[in-house]
Amino acid sequence: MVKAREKWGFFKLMDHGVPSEVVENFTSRLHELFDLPMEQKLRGGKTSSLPLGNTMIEYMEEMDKLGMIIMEMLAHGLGLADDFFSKNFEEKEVTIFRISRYPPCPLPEKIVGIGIHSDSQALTILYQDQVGGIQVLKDDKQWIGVRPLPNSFVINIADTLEHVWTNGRLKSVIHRAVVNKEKQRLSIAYFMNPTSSATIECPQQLIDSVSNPRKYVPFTWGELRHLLLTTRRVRGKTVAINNFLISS
Ligand SMILES: O=C(O)CCC(=O)C(=O)O
Ligand SMILES: [Fe+2]
Repeated sequence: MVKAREKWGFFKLMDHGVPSEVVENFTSRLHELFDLPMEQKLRGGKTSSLPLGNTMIEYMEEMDKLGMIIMEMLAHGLGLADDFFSKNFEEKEVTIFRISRYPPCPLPEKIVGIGIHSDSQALTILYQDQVGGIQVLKDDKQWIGVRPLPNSFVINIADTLEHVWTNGRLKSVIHRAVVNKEKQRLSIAYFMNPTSSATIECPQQLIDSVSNPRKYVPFTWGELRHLLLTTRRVRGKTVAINNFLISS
């Protein structure tokens, strides 16, 4: 039986069939882009002239496949039908990912790469190169660096999966990225977004009316996505989902 991990885990490429050349092709194209002189980079800002080509599409396809497998593992671990989450991702509409290049920084103790936050969507598949910089908050007090492992992704549970879809059973991870003096760093956060029409509702099996009463009314992903785009985050927290809280 596959157990869903709390917070985050590592999944090796070879275990789940993401061909390493897909990752290498995409990331080496990104490095080519980073290395362009600034004027050319700005002119290349139009998507059509970015030297990414099919490498990005291939990467996205692999991330979607991997994301579905992880969704199935999580559902299985929670005792739900394997496709409980994954069936809501089948229609591809919106893909969001953040490519971050962190240049070497002369004052790493004074500058954060990405500030404290949790991700808003369901799940994040994070590629990081071997430099390292992402840290996760343990027990609300201690920052732990996530050591880069070759051929691996970091999997973050995001807010929608914690708060709404599992009523707090899975934990969304609070994280940040720090910078360093010596080396440039690359990360690619691929956010798994459900289909707009998908209804996000915690299944009855995960609810206990006494110890874990239902916290949110059902809503569609489209409704939440609209709010995510129009509501400010507060101290890195997604407050948009608060609109669906059941008032006590
Ligand atoms: O750069 C990293 O390691 C983290 C990126 C991240 O958390 C994000 O893009 O949401
Ligand atoms: Fe993040």
